[in-house]
Amino acid sequence: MNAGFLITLEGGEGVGKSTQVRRLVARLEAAGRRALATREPGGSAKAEAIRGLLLSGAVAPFGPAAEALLFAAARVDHLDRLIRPALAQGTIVVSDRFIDSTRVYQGIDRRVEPRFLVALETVTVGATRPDLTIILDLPSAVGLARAAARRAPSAIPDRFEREALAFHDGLRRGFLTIAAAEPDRCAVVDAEASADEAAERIWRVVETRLLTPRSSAP
Ligand SMILES: Nc1ncnc2c1ncn2[C@@H]1O[C@H](COP(=O)(O)OP(=O)(O)OP(=O)(O)O)[C@@H](O)[C@H]1O
Ligand SMILES: Cc1cn([C@H]2C[C@H](O)[C@@H](COP(=O)(O)O)O2)c(=O)[nH]c1=O
Repeated sequence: MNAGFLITLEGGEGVGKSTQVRRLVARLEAAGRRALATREPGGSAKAEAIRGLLLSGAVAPFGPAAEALLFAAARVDHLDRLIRPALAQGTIVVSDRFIDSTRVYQGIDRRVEPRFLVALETVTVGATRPDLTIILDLPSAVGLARAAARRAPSAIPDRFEREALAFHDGLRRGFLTIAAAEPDRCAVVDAEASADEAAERIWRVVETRLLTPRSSAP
């Protein structure tokens, strides 16, 4: 059986994560690999319920630490119910957001105490860390314009989309800082290109880093 891998796609609002998760899973399946698309917060029934609370803004009055705890609670259920069982069966799990979103949104923007977040991440994910993280990068204004164009005219922007541009610039810097600090795990992909071109770039990274067996030294 092929090994399962955990691939995460990260980045700010509207950079194209959901689009590229779908495309990557389709391409993996076309290449004969078992693959599963999922997302955070969410991915399992209980985690999806928590997602509703978080994105509605109902948890915000409890403060940033409480929000971090709820993102972690959703992640625990997602890992237990969906990610770990799939990996154990050799499936390649592709998640729209994971630990780096907590590091950036709760850590950098909401200024949750770093030691609290490190401890929370350790107890939440344990050894189940991403094998590869694709960080989709583009100017924040472009991402927000894409997110706004996607929304139905009558729909209200969610709590995160309502934030100022400076907030989104901070997120972008946060993701790029993680990528620079963990180059073995992370690859930055320019997401300003067309969806087709971005998908091709992502595929090249996945093929090179995960799917191509390394030749052993002579
Ligand atoms: N490369 C691209 N060029 C232009 N538009 C794109 C591109 N990729 C995605 N889009 C469009 O931009 C919008 C946002 O894309 P998508 O939902 O994939 O982003 P996201 O990063 O998952 O967003 P969010 O973080 O807000 O959930 C969608 O309408 C999508 O069709
Ligand atoms: C996993 C995770 C997510 N968030 C934020 C980031 C986004 O604004 C929303 C999710 O919405 P999307 O349309 O699915 O991108 O939640 C966060 O603050 N912390 C996290 O750990």
